[in-house]
Amino acid sequence: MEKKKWIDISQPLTNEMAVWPGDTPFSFQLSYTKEQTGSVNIGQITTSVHSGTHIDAPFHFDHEGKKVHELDIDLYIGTARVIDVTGYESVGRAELEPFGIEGVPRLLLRTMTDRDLTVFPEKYTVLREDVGPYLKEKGVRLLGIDTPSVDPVDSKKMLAHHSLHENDVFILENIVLEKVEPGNYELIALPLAIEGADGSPVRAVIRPI
Ligand SMILES: Nc1ccccc1C(=O)C[C@H](N)C(=O)O
Ligand SMILES: [Zn+2]
Ligand SMILES: [Zn+2]
Repeated sequence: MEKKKWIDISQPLTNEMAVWPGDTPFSFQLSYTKEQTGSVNIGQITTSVHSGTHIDAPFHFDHEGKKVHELDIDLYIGTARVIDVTGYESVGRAELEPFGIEGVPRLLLRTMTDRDLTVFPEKYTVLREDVGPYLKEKGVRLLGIDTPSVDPVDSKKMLAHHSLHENDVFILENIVLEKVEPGNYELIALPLAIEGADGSPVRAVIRPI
């Protein structure tokens, strides 16, 4: 049987998209038009590396942590499980246990079903500090979530980020899972090769297996 189609789980990068409060907005514009160059249109982008669907490098929250160009690309390609945890204020070991995620290398959490991408969400599901040890125990290496962060918007301690990092679990944020059924998929969500960066936008896609 022919393989199923790839599903785009990335936020479109638009000049209207909401980004983290106070952070650099995303903007695309033509810096040179075909009339100006006599040959081609040339675009430019300005953005925080945390705009839209992106990965965090550990350097984002740890001076000693790996930067984007040092990340293992195998983390971002391979099998993944989507589970539905909508309706929780926070998610930790207790909420994940019923799903039986033993041996799942990449776990994608659906926490919401209707998100307006032009407005920064007032409230979103966050992860608790016991999540890192639990995911490590189960063999999870990448945690993806459909929220702007695994920690609350006003967090300074970044407890969920550190809990994941201390347990070698890498972070993918702002994926779009509204129309995605829970189940097993292949995932590709490769960061750009940005030297020295603390994060990178990704084009994240999944295909049922
Ligand atoms: N831009 C920021 C400015 C200040 C504090 C956090 C951010 C974040 O982007 C958080 C991010 N999305 C994260 O959880 O990794
Ligand atoms: Zn981030
Ligand atoms: Zn983050």
